[in-house]
Amino acid sequence: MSQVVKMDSRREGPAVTRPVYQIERMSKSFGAFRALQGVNLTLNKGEFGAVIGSSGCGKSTLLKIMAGLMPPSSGRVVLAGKPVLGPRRDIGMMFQQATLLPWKTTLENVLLPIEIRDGKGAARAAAGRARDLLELVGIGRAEKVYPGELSGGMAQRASICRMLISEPEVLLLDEPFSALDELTRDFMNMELQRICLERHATAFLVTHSIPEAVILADRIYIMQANPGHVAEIVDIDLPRPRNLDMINTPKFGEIVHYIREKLGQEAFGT
Ligand SMILES: Nc1ncnc2c1ncn2[C@@H]1O[C@H](COP(=O)(O)OP(=O)(O)OP(=O)(O)O)[C@@H](O)[C@H]1O
Repeated sequence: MSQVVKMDSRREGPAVTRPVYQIERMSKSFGAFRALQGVNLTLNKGEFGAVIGSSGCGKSTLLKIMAGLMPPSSGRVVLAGKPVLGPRRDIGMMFQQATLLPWKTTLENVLLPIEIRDGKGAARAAAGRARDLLELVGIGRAEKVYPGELSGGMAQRASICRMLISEPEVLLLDEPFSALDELTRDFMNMELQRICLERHATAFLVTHSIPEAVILADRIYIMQANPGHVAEIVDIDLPRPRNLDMINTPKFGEIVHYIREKLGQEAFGT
């Protein structure tokens, strides 16, 4: 049973509490190996969740199951009232690598999900929306550029647009900025926050970085291994919009320290 810890009592979680994702008693085994056991998780509309835990505790497996890329062995995974039985239009995903197609321009890459789903005509009709998204993330001028000419940060911005173009209900993010240098990563995290706030997006992030989880998330799920489970839920009640200066505040340091202690206890079996 996981425990919910509030790092501040000023408010009772996010203002809107319509559940988008509901995961109940979910377990996953690979043969005799139990990767996840008894995972319960609710993600509300507009909420930013983050999962953190040691390597191999099941974070990516959890995300793949949430994305419908892998079935659970048991339990329920429900998104917007319907069980997740496979990949869906209302799920947007972003990975560590931008995975843009090198022979398509930035704009064409952003339109790719629409082209695959509804054909070239629909993609042409959505070009205006794609341009608006490129403007939103600050790379409007790069629409005709090929991925080989984009910096790592620009490529990840393009992949944010590609994720947003189909207006998914939920954004699943598997360490999206971990391949970027630290400055770009900090900046991209703030951009991600801005986009999520503007669109009232619901997001779920897998990360190895405690400060990244704390600066972005409303709620952090601390996972432990053998078998993978949510050991503790920490509500992060820092005000929004968050900014990078908050990282140097005592409050932020206190939260990071708390989570580090929890993860350390697991690593050293205490
Ligand atoms: N397809 C698979 N077949 C067998 N075992 C698997 C499979 N996928 C994952 N596992 C195992 O399940 C466990 C959880 O893996 P997972 O990749 O979800 O962990 P993680 O927390 O994301 O790790 P990392 O932080 O290193 O990315 C690991 O022990 C892994 O070896």
